Amino acid sequence: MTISIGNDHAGTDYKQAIVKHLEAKGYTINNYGTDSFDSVDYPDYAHLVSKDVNDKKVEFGILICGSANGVAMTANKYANVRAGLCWSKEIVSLIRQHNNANILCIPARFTAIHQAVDMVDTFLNTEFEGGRHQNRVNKIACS
Ligand SMILES: O=C(CO)[C@H](O)[C@H](O)[C@H](O)COP(=O)(O)O
Repeated sequence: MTISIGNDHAGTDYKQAIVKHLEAKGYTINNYGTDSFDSVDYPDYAHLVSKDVNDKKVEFGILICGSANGVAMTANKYANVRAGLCWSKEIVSLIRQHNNANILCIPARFTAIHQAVDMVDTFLNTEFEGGRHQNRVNKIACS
């Protein structure tokens, strides 16, 4: 499976740890994020990941910035994207089970790297429950 990932300067080390972890598990990574700690603008990276998910080039994306709000706001502009901002594995389970989220947004300045890696595993290994949640997901889109 291929995963698209993007980050700003606040998430560089988090992204690198996640990429290393996922590549060791056999995932292919589209790494659109910066690999520097020099200041950059998070939308430039969030758009690249969101376009891949929106165009169904990949099933899942991961975005990382300081609070994860900026990348989540950018990603959720796309009609086929459901991006969830998460700070625990429990919340990650819920964005998959209930919201069928396809982009995980991680706040690097409010989580530890090992927590971020655990959240990624939960995100990629939790199924959407469908049923009553499908009806609600269908109502998210604006016409
Ligand atoms: O914009 C953000 C969330 O809305 C991200 O957290 C950025 O990483 C953050 O704003 C970057 O801040 P900095 O002071 O420019 O490092």
